[in-house]
Amino acid sequence: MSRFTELPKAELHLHAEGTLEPELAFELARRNGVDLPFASVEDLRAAYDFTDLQSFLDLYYATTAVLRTRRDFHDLLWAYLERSAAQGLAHVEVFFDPQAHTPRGVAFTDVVDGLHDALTRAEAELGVTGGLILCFLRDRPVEEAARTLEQARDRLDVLLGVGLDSAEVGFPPAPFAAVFARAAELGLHRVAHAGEEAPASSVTEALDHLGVERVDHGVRCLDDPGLVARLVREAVPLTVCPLSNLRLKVVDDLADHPLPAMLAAGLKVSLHSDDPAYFGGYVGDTFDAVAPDDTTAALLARNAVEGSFASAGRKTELLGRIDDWLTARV
Ligand SMILES: Nc1ncnc2[nH]cnc12
Ligand SMILES: [Zn+2]
Repeated sequence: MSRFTELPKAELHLHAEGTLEPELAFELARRNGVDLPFASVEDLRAAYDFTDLQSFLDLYYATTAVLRTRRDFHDLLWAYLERSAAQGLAHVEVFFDPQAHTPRGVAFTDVVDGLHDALTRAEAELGVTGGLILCFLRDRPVEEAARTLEQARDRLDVLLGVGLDSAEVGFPPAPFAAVFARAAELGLHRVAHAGEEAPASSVTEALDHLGVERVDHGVRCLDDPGLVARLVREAVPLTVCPLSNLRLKVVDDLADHPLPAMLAAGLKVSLHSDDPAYFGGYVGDTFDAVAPDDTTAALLARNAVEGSFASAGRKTELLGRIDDWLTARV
């Protein structure tokens, strides 16, 4: 049992495809007649030994081959939602990568509608609120991102925003400026992965060229004191994922993680699981692994709610519940 189960938590950095547990991957492979290049669940799990972001992405994209139908996308996200609700998840803004699916012949609408089905069910059955953030793959051509955004035109009502993910080194944010500007015109929020493996300049570029409202990871910002001062001044939320950083060798040891330095600098940091099926922990596990005390855990939970795109009413409710949780602990 987690120390933080009762603390209401908002996940702002969670990839739907990164919640695919090996057992479900094999079940979907059977259901859809897809061959996985692994003999067993144990074999697949044994491959979760990553050297960097790219080595993880290779496996992540390979296993997405089992996801084919609207029902598959529902089942994928529903499994995550049930498991995370048991760890105190209250709100989740889910990244998804349409470009990992549409080139395989999967309909864009089946991806979005399946994920949305799970979120609708979660609100009714688990009291978990949330929404979807469409991510563009930065290592694919910009024109493909633009086409993907156009495909989303008749699903804008179920999208919170757009994001940018996949291989970071060698794929800077600036070329995506026009796509992000178009997303803003369509009324979508904007976030981007930056400063995970690439240097602090990637964060500056995402702010200046994409107009992002939140930065995903952002841990490398600490290399640039001017950038840190700006992020503090502008209260830009940073969605930090320590278990991911450990598994992808951004840090060698959790004890070396920059989270304490980021908090000490006054950055608006929150804690998330990124790809929990691959990185050894869901959101409650992440709090257990790195939150040093109840006061800091409540601050991290508050930062997540404040940095979210939830309605004003939902934010007030969740902030009140976080305050109540802390009051009951001290
Ligand atoms: N941590 C991560 N960084 C970049 N792209 C991703 N896609 C899924 N997880 C990711
Ligand atoms: Zn991520």
